[in-house]
Amino acid sequence: MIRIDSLTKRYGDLAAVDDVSFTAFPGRVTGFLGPNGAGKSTTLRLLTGLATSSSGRATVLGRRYADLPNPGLDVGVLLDASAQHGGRTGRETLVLAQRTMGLPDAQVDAMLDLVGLTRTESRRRVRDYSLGMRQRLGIATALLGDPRVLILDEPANGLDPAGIRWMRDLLRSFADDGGTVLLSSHLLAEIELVADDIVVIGHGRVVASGATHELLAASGTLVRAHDGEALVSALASAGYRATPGADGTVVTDAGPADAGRVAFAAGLPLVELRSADGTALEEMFLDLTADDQRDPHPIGALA
Ligand SMILES: Nc1ncnc2c1ncn2[C@@H]1O[C@H](COP(=O)(O)OP(=O)(O)OP(=O)(O)O)[C@@H](O)[C@H]1O
Repeated sequence: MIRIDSLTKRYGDLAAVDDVSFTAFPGRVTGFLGPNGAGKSTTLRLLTGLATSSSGRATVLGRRYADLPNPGLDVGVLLDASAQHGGRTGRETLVLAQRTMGLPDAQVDAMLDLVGLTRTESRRRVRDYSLGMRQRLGIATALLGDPRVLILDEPANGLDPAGIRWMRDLLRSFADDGGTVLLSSHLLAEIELVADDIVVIGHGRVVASGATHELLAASGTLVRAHDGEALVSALASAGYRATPGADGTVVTDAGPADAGRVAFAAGLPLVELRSADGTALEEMFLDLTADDQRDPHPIGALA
């Protein structure tokens, strides 16, 4: 279990993390989702003792990370795969971690097999690894001590589609075996496939959290007519909230039957009417991201 309680980190005037609270539970994958600069990495750095909070508290298995006697046996951490020492081979990286943690030698080969790095690859220097191979090596290091908690920052970066599927399956089975997984991402599509729970962060603050299926279900109805504007005003006059999208698409808080009735009464033929699974979450996430000029369409990139 991971608990974050009213965690705040200020850099000068900027609250990079602003009164953030949430819990990641055993047996579940918790997705920590937010656009670039939202405060995800800072939160994970505070959680793993790499930065000191201005106020609030973060604990793993009931203790501060810095108070865990041999942290690798309790918590597997991968914050930045590209930060691994380029001059060491993959095997040397793992052997160093294995000896530091006091683990049997055999654990190194077991982890190489688990993450799909061959013996030949393990003898190459990390500086010659692709980002995907570094992610695999980072995961191997994180899992070396057979921990009960995994904390991963953007672990899918650099992985090919088969690698992303592999990562998803690995996290799923880790959680199904009772482990706690906290993983960050700036891609909603990636998180919603694997996470049981989602915490959305924007500008340092939690803006939504809950079970993934609940967040995706609380989305209202998607209606599409040739004349989207007329549909929005018909729904608004009937007392419903209606948000226009592209191609005459409208998302409304009216149920499908009510939305259809309003359109019929207004003489507007519909070309689409369905539950808007995930649309509200996606819209909220795009709103957050729209403030960030560095990456205005992260979801479209995957669609
Ligand atoms: N050491 C630091 N000094 C000053 N500002 C910092 C520092 N570390 C982070 N920040 C700022 O804090 C904010 C949150 O950054 P953070 O790296 O936590 O975001 P993120 O959600 O992980 O983003 P990304 O998806 O781009 O990695 C940003 O505005 C960043 O510039």
